Amino acid sequence: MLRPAPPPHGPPAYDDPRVIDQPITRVSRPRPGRRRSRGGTLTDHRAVPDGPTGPTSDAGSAARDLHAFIAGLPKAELHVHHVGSASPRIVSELAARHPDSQVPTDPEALVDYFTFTDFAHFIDVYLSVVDLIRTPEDVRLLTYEVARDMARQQVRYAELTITPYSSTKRGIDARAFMDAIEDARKAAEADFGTVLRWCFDIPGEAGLASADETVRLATDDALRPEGLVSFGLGGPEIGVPRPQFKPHFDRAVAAGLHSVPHAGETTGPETVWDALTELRAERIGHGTSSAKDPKLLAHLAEHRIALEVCPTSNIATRAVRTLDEHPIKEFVRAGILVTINSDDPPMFGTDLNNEYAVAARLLDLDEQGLAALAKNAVEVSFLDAAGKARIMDEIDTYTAAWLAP
Ligand SMILES: O=C(O)c1cccc(C(=O)CC[C@H]2O[C@@H](n3cnc4c(=O)[nH]cnc43)[C@H](O)[C@@H]2O)c1
Ligand SMILES: [Zn+2]
Repeated sequence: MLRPAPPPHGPPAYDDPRVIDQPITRVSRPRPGRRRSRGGTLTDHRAVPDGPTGPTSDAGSAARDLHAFIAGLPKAELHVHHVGSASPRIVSELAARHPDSQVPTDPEALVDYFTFTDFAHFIDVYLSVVDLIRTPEDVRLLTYEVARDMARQQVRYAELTITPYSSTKRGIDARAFMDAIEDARKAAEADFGTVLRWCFDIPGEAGLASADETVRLATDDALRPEGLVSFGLGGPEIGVPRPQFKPHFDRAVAAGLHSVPHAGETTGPETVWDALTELRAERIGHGTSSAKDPKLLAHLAEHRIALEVCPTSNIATRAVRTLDEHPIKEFVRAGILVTINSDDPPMFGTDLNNEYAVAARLLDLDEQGLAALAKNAVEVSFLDAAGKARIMDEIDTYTAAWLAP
């Protein structure tokens, strides 16, 4: 059998009605007799063509094979934002609950709305979607539906970055907020087989008060949710020096959380150094500008500090000009552990499968290379050893079955 049967309590098949009860582009099943193909023919931005690229084109057929392989590949995602994962379907549902919102609900209008002039514009739009989340039930709906969208892409495990400050500041009770995400997490694992964990991030631009509140929510024994594994720092970097948050990261780390700040997304390598030395970063969100500093590249490789690379995000926020100028290849060449992520997928017109296809093209990967990328994410995740072993096995079994003659 080419597609391994899901374990008894494992993820449902992609065509399980629990996963596809809403409209979605169908993913392909592995088919018998698939052979290795190179990934170098995938096109830009939406990297994998949806339709045929030519009736007799071997390159087009290889790209479609790789597309199908990626669609069925079990994956882990380490850098993806909670509100930033609200698909048009979810946004529409939230907007229907709160009709006074300015956020368009029509998917075509949303494409325009989600076209950004720069990073600051992106944050403005992001916060308008945050304004749609007003009740604990909104929080639960968003979280559960995001997990459903992940399951459709064979995401087995995700560390979802949540900004609790933005919700408590808008009047949602902290206890009710934690209960809502935990309830959704447990239901999503039971219903979709997708395991979720949380990263609580400080919205840096909102200042030290937001950092105080975030670390309180993350470390207060009466509030801290079971699924919380890490502590982050998001929002704009320009004018928001990382070292000011050292006491907050020290507290979070002392409470057993892992440190995963964004750094080097819109500022230079010095911000990545600050994240390492001041915030004790174990992985770096983006880290794009690290490519400008050979010593930093060597340090990241030597200390096995993984980068959470989000290629399409970097284009959408104009942090990088074109995909072909993305430094991901330099990271791999330097020996850095690279993981592939979608960041804010509907806002950037992407999803995790598309990001893998982009990576395949930029790194010239075949199926085994893609499987290795997927395993990188599992390896540097904060999942327990048994959970990691289970997903690693699934990736190996799936890949071996795909490549079997
Ligand atoms: O919630 C507020 O009231 C508030 C006030 C001032 C500033 C902020 C923020 O800066 C929120 C930023 C928000 O953006 C999230 N995010 C999503 N994608 C990215 C990314 O690629 N790079 C950095 N931040 C990102 C982040 O999680 C923050 O929640 C909020
Ligand atoms: Zn991010």
